[in-house]
Amino acid sequence: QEIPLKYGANRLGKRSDAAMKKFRDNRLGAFIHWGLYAIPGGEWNGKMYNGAAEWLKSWAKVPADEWLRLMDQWNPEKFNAKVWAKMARKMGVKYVKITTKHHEGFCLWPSKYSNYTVAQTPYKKDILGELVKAYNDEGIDVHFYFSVMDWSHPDYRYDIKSKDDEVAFARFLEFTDNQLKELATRYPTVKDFWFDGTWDASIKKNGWWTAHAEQMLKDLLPGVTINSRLRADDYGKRHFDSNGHLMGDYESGYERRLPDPVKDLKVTRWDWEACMTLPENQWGYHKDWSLSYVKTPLEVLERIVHAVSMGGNMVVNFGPQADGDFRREEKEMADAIGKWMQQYGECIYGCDYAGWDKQPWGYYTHKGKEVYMIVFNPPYSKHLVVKTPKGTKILKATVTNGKEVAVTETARNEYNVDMPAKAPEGPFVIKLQIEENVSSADKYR
Ligand SMILES: C[C@@H]1N[C@@H](c2cn(-c3ccccc3)nn2)[C@H](O)[C@@H]1O
Repeated sequence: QEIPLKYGANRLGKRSDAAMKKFRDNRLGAFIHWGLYAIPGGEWNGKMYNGAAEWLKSWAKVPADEWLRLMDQWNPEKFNAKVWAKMARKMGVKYVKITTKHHEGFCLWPSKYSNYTVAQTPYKKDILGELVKAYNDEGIDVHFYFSVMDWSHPDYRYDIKSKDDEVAFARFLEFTDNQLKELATRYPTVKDFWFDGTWDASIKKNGWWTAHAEQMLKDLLPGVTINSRLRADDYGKRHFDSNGHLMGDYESGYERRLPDPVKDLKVTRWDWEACMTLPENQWGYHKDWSLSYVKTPLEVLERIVHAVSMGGNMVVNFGPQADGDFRREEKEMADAIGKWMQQYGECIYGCDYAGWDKQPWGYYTHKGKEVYMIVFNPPYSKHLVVKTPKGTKILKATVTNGKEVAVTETARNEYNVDMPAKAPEGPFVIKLQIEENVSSADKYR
């Protein structure tokens, strides 16, 4: 029995409109975390902090006014939006999510509602505007990351404990509405808002505002997508409302983690987007990446394929340097992923969950009448075991260069797909042509 909610999910099931289909078909995105935190890069008063660099203000307990003085040093002389857009194009991402404002409160656009923006720095120019144009000119969609929590704003409250808190936080929510309307009207090609900094009690006690913010943006930008992390319902329940229904247009809880391909198949019932960092937990630029494990291109690629195989998107994070250039590891990552996507992107873009049982050799994705096998762990047996759902037959198996590999039926709905004679150097794709809803010949007992 469902309970009545005023601010719960306002839609059941996946959105089926063209804008959501584009969001879904994009599949691979990049995150850009760029802000004042890139200047200190994890170090404060000669002390290196190994926590997330974009949280340095918090780790080093820096007062807001002292932290915001970093603005005097904001002058990325190597910044070139066209170069960034070319890098994204070469990596094969179809969209880029940009931090318009992170928790620190510094705005990459000249907001007229704040004194802490690019306009008040030596750089002066509208960085966000330059990036939106450059990415869009490369055919790449732009999504906005927006942190509701704002450490620069005197009216922000972590909780509402008094009438004064209520009055201040009401002013803060109006300020936030103004900034969101400003972003939507200044940059109308934006396709998505990805809200963060919404876990505090103050927001959970104002679920009504989160529903209002979603509707306000959808009225201003028809088709725009909104992540579940913005949303709290009448009772402060986040992401999924008190009746268990997903709020927003896609689940955005998989940050630096992924659903299990066997135990968490429920996620295939809704749209979702994961995001990940190259080090263990660094979104903003940190000068010392030796402090944690840094993922290889293969490990990043496996996470991208894992997400798509379960009907999700994957966003890979980049933390540009204060000077507007990218560190070597990130340039190399973009290059390596791009090379693979160039050759095998058809098993990612526009693909979805195949509904077949996960096998140890890798992952399946599905598009139209084809199922793709993405092989990460070739077996000593030289056979890739495939179990198809009841009524589904494999007609043919080809590797990307068009060469067929043998398919042997070994039992009802079970096949051995041969490894190609010359196994490729790295993860590769076998494309299966399938026939569904066939009655399996009764040759089995
Ligand atoms: C997408 C990522 N989300 C931000 C984040 C938030 N948190 C966090 C930290 C403590 C409690 C709740 C959430 N940790 N990281 C990171 O700073 C980055 O922006």
